[in-house]
Amino acid sequence: MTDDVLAELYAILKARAGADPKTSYVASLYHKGLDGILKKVGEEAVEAVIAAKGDDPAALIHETADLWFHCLVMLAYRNIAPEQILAELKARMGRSGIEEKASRHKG
Ligand SMILES: N=c1c2ncn([C@@H]3O[C@H](COP(=O)(O)OP(=O)(O)OP(=O)(O)O)[C@@H](O)[C@H]3O)c2ncn1[C@@H]1O[C@H](COP(=O)(O)O)[C@@H](O)[C@H]1O
Repeated sequence: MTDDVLAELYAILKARAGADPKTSYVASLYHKGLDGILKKVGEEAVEAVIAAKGDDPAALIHETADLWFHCLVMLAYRNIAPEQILAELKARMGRSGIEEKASRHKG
């Protein structure tokens, strides 16, 4: 399901290139350029963190969806498909983060 939803949404985001910023929120983000998109990613990250500190699971779901959505817009702008992120996460499976970090800090 995760792959399907992300791939479907990514296709919609790519198709919004060239759409009218007055009628498409995604096109309005593209119109603002990378800095505008990154500003939204930062704002949504903060909103997700604040929601995680609170006691409302629905708010955390809502804010995390906003964050993932804006991250997808950022990736679309940079022509990176969600499959590439999922493949990276898949490749990391089975290797502890502690072990991975230690391998990077080996003298
Ligand atoms: N998943 C989303 C999605 N999630 C969140 N948002 C929008 O992201 C914006 C988030 O803004 P904020 O939370 O900051 O709320 P705000 O205060 O209204 O916004 P600001 O005034 O701060 O800019 C809102 O306008 C939401 O509607 C989304 N807009 C679009 N999509 C998807 O993208 C598709 C294409 O959208 P359009 O390009 O608008 O057709 C849609 O069909 C959806 O599938």
